[in-house]
Amino acid sequence: MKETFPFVTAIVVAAGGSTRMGGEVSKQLLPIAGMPVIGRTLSAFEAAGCIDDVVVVAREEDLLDIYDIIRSFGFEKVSQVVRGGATRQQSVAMGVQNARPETTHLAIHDGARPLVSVQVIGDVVACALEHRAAATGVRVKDTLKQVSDAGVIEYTPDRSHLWMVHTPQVFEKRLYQRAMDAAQEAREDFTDDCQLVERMGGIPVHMYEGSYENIKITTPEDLPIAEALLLRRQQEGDL
Ligand SMILES: Nc1ccn([C@@H]2O[C@H](COP(=O)(O)OP(=O)(O)OP(=O)(O)O)[C@@H](O)[C@H]2O)c(=O)n1
Ligand SMILES: C[C@](O)(CO)[C@H](O)COP(=O)(O)O
Repeated sequence: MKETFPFVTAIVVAAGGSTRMGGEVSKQLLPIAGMPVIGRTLSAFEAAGCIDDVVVVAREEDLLDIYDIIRSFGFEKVSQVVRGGATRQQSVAMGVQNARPETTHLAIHDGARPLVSVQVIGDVVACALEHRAAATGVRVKDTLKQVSDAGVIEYTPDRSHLWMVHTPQVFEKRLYQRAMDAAQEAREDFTDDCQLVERMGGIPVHMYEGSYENIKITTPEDLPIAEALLLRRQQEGDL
C-alpha cells in the first residue's frame, strides 16, 4: 500500500468559456488525433506515478460529456468532477475545496494542456515536494517588445530572465490554501496560481524548465499544432 505522505491531488481545470477558440463546444471536448483534449490531459495524470487522485473541474453543461470520457477511457484516478466558477481562480478553488482530506500537495493543471508529459508532471511535483511551490515553464524564445495603444514600439525588455509559465503548478496544500484565502479576502483574481503565492511573499516559487510541447489549446491554430506533435509522438512510439 502507498504511504499517505505525500498525497498529491491533481486539480484539472476545464471550466473556461473557450472564447478565443470560438464555437459552441468547450475546447476541452474537441478531438485531437482521435481523442478529446481532456482525455489526453487525463491520460497523462493517470499514467504519472506521483499523482494519487484527480479532481476535474468542468462547466455544468459539459458534465455528462466529461463523465462519459472518464468512463470510456477508464480513468481510475478521477474521484470527482465538480462545477467550475466564473474565473479560472474560482474554478481552481472549487477543485481545492473538493480535494480529498488526505491531500498534502496540489498539482494544478489546465485541462487545455493535453500535451503535458508524465516526465514533466513527475519533475515539477518532485520540485514542489522539495521546495513547497513549483511551476513548469519555458524560456521566452523571441525578442519581446512593449507596444503602445497606438501600435508603436516603446521598448525592448531584456528577455534573459523572462519565461512563459505553463502548468502543472504544484504547491503544498496548506500553503496554497492560505494564499487562496488571502487573495479572496483582498478580492484579487489571477490567471495563474503562482501569483497567489507570489503576492504573499516569503515563499519562493521554483521554476522547473519544462517542454515547449506543453502548449495550451487557446486559439484554432493550436489544434493542428497539437495534432502534429501527437502524431510525431505516436510515430516515435511514445503514445
Ligand atoms: N472560469 C474558468 C476559466 C478557465 N478555466 C480553465 O483554465 C484553463 C486555462 O484557461 P484559458 O485557456 O484561458 O481557457 P478559457 O478561459 O476557456 O479561454 P478563453 O479566455 O479564450 O475563454 C483552461 O483549461 C480553462 O478551461 C476554468 O476552469 N474556469
Ligand atoms: C495558467 C496558465 O496556463 C499559465 O500559462 C495561463 O495563465 C492561463 O490563462 P491565460 O489567460 O490563457 O494566460
